[in-house]
Amino acid sequence: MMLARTMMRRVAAACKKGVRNGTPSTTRTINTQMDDSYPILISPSLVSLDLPDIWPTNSSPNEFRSTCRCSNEQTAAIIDGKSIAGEIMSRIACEVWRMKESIGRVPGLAVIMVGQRRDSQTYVRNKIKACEETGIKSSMTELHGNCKEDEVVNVLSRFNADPSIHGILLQLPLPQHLDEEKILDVMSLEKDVDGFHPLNIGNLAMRGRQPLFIPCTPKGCIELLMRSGVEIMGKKAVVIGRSNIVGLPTSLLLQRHHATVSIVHAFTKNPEQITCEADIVVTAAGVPNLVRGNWLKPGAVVIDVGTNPIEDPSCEFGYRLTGDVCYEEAVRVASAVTPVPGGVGPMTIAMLLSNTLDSAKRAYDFT
Ligand SMILES: NC(=O)C1=CN([C@@H]2O[C@H](COP(=O)(O)OP(=O)(O)OC[C@H]3O[C@@H](n4cnc5c(N)ncnc54)[C@H](OP(=O)(O)O)[C@@H]3O)[C@@H](O)[C@H]2O)C=CC1
Ligand SMILES: Nc1nc(=O)c2c([nH]1)NC[C@@H]1CN(c3ccc(C(=O)N[C@@H](CCC(=O)O)C(=O)O)cc3)C=[N+]21
Repeated sequence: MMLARTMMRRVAAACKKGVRNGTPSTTRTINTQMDDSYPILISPSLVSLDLPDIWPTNSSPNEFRSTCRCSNEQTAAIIDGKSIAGEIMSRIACEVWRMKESIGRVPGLAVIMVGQRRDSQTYVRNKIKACEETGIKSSMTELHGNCKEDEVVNVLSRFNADPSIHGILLQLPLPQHLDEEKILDVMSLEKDVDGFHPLNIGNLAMRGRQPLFIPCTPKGCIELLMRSGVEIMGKKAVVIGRSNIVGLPTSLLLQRHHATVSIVHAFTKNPEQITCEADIVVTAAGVPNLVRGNWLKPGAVVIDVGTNPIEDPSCEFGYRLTGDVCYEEAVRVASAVTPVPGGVGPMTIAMLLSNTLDSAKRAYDFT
């Protein structure tokens, strides 16, 4: 809490200075002067669907490839999702502060958790902490694991009607006895910051249409690619997994960025043959070490969404997290790889806050 307040104060000071100096939004770095150890980075605007024909990248698309040698050494750049997410969060904190100063309002996120899954508790805790760090108001409702569908619907309806709430997150998966589809249908489209509502997914899939929100994990993956200078347009991409929350929307989003996309799932024959043709591989299967080094084309860029707990008595909680990619092999073949933890996970949270901020701006007509 103390840390969050200190961060907010520093952000406020940095934002004030930026505003005083009339710093243009294209400026990449604002040095706070007051504390050199805490530069506030103003990053390029986040993934939007207003796609230019030629997508601008920060560096040459072959930047990573040129560093690739096929040997036993590590050749891949490590894409640091934690630090990129930190930059984005600083920018969000600045915007939240600006909103508070100008109209006296802040964005509000409601989180609903049903049951007591340990992984869900960790993710939810991280989300609430991230809200605190950026000045976003959060409201948490925990329901018993065997509660009735009506109870979840009532909580959702209450948040739908609350004008101080701009985003609602229903932590998934729900316990088996609850009808996820039926419950998600109740969520107000304008507050669906996860982007899971069928209308949001439908609009993402259809050319020329704009969803109100892009799902957080897919948006985080594209953001990582773009900020690492990886060109997407015209590239061959393979997405492993086709779930409603990760695989499917990621393949749709890559397509909107003009990649040629193949989807690999549990029934795909010879998945390694398809995967090893890809310039960009996004894995979201939930299978540890599924993707081996020989599944990858030399120089490919690998985004590992998988977050799988592996028993490990030497770790603090008796387990450690691993991705879907055999990391030690991938770093010898790929040109860039995301680590787990510290890759896509923190970006998912940053994108959730970004969607919540966008939603509040829309609600208050604040630009
Ligand atoms: N870092 C982050 O922010 C997030 C991480 N995750 C992680 O991502 C992973 C996937 O999550 P989620 O999409 O919810 O999982 P789901 O279980 O809903 O979906 C898994 C998908 O992977 C496919 N699949 C399973 N096994 C294989 C296999 N052997 N070969 C090819 N495809 C396979 C399934 O295919 P089929 O459809 O045929 O069954 C399915 O489409 C998990 O590890 C999860 O923890 C999830 C969300 C966010
Ligand atoms: N409605 C809904 N929306 C979601 O976005 C959603 C969900 N339900 N259910 C579960 C999945 C999973 N997910 C993650 C979020 C953050 C990390 C994350 O921050 N991971 C850290 C590690 C966290 C740890 O230490 O356990 C990292 O990779 O560095 C991981 C996974 C969101 N999901």
